[in-house]
Amino acid sequence: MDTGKRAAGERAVEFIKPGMTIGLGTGSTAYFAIKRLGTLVRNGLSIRAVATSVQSELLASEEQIPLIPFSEVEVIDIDIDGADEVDGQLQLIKGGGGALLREKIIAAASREMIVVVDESKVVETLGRFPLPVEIIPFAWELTYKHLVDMGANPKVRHIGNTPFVTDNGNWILDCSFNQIQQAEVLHAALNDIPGIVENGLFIHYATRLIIGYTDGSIKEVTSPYPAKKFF
Ligand SMILES: O=C(CO)[C@H](O)[C@H](O)COP(=O)(O)O
Repeated sequence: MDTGKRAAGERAVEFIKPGMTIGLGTGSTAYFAIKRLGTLVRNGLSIRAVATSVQSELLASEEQIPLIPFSEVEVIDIDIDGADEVDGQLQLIKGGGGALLREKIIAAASREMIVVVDESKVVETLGRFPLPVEIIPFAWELTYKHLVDMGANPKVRHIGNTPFVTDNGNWILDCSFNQIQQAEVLHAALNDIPGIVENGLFIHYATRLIIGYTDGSIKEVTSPYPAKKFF
């Protein structure tokens, strides 16, 4: 069932070379990359890694992958992460697992961001998947209202009856925009709203996309755009 995810995740690890610093993404596709990397590390590959979530940190520890805190990182060589949607320009929606803030910080600090998905994540236009927006719980009602006024139909993400809390102590509003035609404009408009910490649009962060298919084959696409980097 996860053949496509496994194929994409494991292929991404082939780009890793000894001595590199690696960003470990979050989710069920990044899982396969972390598992494979763990095998290579236990067989002698020397790398160090920084995790995008507590969940990935725990998995990496189990796999005996050497972890360093983000404060010790100058630049990450390769970040491997999943996505909830990807379009033909390698624009992404991320945050289905609630880790979008650290994922974006780590992607921005990486020379290369390899995005690993199965074929179900590839779309013509972003927006079918509700866009996760991380917000400060303080005065969340006002932030929520701004999003309602934008027509985003926000929903507070819950686990059972309790709001989902991110690794950073924040909440997620899942927003429906349906067809996002101008992702960069929407990204800027969202991050302009007080109370929004970050949103799940990743515009020109991915440098390479690996799509895995149910038959185990893969397709690779490199971004024609210069990636946004902050290091
Ligand atoms: O952005 C993410 C977590 O915040 C994940 O990368 C995204 O949700 C994809 O996950 P999966 O590979 O399990 O479908």
